[in-house]
Amino acid sequence: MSLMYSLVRTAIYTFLFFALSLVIYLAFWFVIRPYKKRKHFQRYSETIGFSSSFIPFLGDYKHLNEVYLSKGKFIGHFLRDLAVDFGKKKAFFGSLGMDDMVFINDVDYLTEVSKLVPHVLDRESIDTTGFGRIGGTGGLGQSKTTKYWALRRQIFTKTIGVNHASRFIPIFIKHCEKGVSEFEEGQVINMSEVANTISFEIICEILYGCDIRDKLEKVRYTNKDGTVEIVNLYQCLMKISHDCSFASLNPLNILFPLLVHYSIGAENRRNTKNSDEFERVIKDICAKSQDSNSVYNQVLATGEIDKEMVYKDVMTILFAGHETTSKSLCSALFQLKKHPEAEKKLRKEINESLLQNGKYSLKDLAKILNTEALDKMDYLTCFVKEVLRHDPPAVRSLGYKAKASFKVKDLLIPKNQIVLFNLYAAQYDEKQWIEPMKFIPERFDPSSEYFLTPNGKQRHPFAFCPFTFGTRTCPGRAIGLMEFKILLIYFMLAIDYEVDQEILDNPDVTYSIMSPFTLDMKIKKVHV
Ligand code: HEM
Repeated sequence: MSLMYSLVRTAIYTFLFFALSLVIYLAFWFVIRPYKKRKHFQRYSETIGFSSSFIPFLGDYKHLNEVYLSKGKFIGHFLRDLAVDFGKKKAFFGSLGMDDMVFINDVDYLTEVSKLVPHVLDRESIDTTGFGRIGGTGGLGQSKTTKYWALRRQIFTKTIGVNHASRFIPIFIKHCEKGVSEFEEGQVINMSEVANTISFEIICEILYGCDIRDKLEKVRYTNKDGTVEIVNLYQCLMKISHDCSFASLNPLNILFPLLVHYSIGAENRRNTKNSDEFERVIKDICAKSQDSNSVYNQVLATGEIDKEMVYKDVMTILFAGHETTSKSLCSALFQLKKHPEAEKKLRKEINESLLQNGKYSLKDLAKILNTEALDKMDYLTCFVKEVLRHDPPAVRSLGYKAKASFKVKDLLIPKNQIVLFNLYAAQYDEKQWIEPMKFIPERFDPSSEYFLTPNGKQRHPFAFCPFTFGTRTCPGRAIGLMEFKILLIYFMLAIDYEVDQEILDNPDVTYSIMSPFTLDMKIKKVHV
């Protein structure tokens, strides 16, 4: 009897111990810590803004949901409004669940903070299962800044960088031709999907080589009900990306991140299984790639980077290098229809620059288009820059973590704080841009009245920052800009299209990554 009694008592105590530990864990991460952080930043309320409806556990979710998500807007609108709404605060403190972050809005503060990268602020090495893996865990974008990282980045930038980007022009055009060949006049197409597929195929060919196309293996993707579907590489990436974003909003995963890390629970297990399969196929593609021009083989041939690391970096670039460009293209095609005068001006410039002996054929485009021809198109450069200012594909930087506490002007940032650059806020700063909400390509033309700030001064160099700045700036800037320009020229010459007036009139439309909007276009004429 007494043994039974002591067993029951031990069980009750054990249960109470775990229940209490759980309560303390939840209270610390979701109530005490966010509250203390908020309290810390409230001391600097002149400089840093907060949303008014902070609640334990969900943080700013209520505000985000009421003002943005439930109205079909997205996190990017929220970041843009920080430049306008919050009394033009220099920074913003926000939290969601156990994650909290400081967004730097102001260009002078951005300058100060950027000087601290990478010594005081650097990436946090991410080592997760699932989504982290397909994004290239340990790859260029997710590793801390070290000598080895710098070497990897230098070699990659050399192979895809400005001096080499022009050799990819025929690849850009080839994949555009393939995409447009499937268009039919009168058809309404989801251009967001088409552009994603084209830019994904382009980056695959650049990374793995032209011989890989026929060898692209189909991927086995496991559905929720356990059935297995055979999909292509791009579909698989999109599906995993969707599943893992969904899993990141699961309250259980938010409360216990270890569930994701150790693949506990049916959903997390499935995500890991699918990511493993994706990883296996990419490794197989790398192994089969014979094309000595491929970035993978060129980097490997230097003999300076470990094979596993080259593979991880290639995964990162596969991820980082396709959606940014496809989103920019959609935004540009949208703005052309919204601003017919800009379209007319751009068409005139393209026609004049590309005219050879009075005429050209789309088939010759790969021969005519080169770096020099692109450099001569000043209005194209202004237009493309304004697209990247008005609707940046990445509305914020990747995350940086404070290795030690530091001060930016008056603001004290504690150790371990996650800090992000709010690119949207800088690019809509009313002190830097005349009428920032308007789409005006001429603001990048030195002869235009829009070129200077409203006070008639030179703009701050960080006011335009779609690729960010400093040590961790985007290494794909040269190739990304060139690809964006070529794709835009190709689509302007290859098709006539229209966009629904209702969409054109909607001021909330944006094609940034994670935006809920897609670009539907009606194909009026195909010129190829
Ligand atoms: C219009 C096109 C593009 C835009 C607007 C863009 C923008 C960005 C931004 C904002 C970041 C974050 C930088 C930071 O956190 O400070 C980034 C990072 C990165 N981008 Fe791009 N990107 C573009 C195209 C590309 C392309 C084509 C590639 C590769 C071929 C690429 C590869 C990367 C990589 C590897 C990183 C991580 C850098 C690091 O952490 O050190 N991007 N990009």
